Amino acid sequence: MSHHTVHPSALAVRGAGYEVDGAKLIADVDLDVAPGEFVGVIGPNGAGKSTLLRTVHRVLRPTAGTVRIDGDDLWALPPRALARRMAAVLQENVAEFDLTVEEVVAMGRSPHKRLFSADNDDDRRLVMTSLELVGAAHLGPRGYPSLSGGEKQRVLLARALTQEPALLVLDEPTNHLDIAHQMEVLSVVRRLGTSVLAVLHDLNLAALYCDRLYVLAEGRVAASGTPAEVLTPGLLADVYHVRADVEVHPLTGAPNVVLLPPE
Ligand SMILES: Nc1ncnc2c1ncn2[C@@H]1O[C@H](COP(=O)(O)OP(=O)(O)OP(=O)(O)O)[C@@H](O)[C@H]1O
Repeated sequence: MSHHTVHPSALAVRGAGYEVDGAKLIADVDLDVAPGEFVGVIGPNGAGKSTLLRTVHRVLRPTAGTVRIDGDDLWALPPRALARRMAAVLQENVAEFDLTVEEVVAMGRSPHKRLFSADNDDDRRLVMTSLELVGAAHLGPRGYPSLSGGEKQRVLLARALTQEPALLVLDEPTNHLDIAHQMEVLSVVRRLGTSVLAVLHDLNLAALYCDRLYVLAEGRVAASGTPAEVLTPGLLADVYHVRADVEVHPLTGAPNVVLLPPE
């Protein structure tokens, strides 16, 4: 008998491609998220980051390759079973629900419930805990459409948290947030210990919070590794066409990118 326990990747993307109208939006993408790992996807505008996340969240069916979650093919899982394992906050901001914040967040419980069953005390507690985690408990009774962009973003994250997923898929989870809420939201997600795949534009935030990074450029993985391995002046010049100085910050231990004006 083997004493090795096999831990399948929380997420395993193999040779994934998505082609539409003859354009390859992503191609040959291999990507893993280990259980509990916080993995970032970075890269310039139009590189294919959102397309990749949509294939991972089964919004798009890849035209090549496979996506597996805990070893199971994404497309072989019934939608509700998938929703119990994976939650996402993607870019296309869901139609403006005419609901209260609490009702929007409670929607995250639906994959765990039978059709039309009422919310129980556990559900209500989870909704409140999730809202507290993202610093939005005070918004509970408000109408969702009346929230600011940053408030909506935190509420949608709370909804994803009530889904209690093993894997969180986040497309620019901090783009509407002020600096304090950026740190708060990423710290909360980090502390959950959930596996995370997140598109981040801010390289220094990515360096602070991610275990590993994948750099997408023109639909392909241009580099991957720890933030220190990936965030080099050479890569930033190649992929983003910027001049940058990178040093490990003495207080954070993370690489810190300083952009330099063009020469
Ligand atoms: N139907 C289509 N035909 C051709 N190209 C498309 C089509 N749909 C999207 N694209 C292009 O695919 C590329 C990848 O888009 P995607 O949204 O995945 O990029 P991204 O890395 O998330 O960019 P950003 O940082 O700007 O959000 C873009 O250049 C986009 O214009």
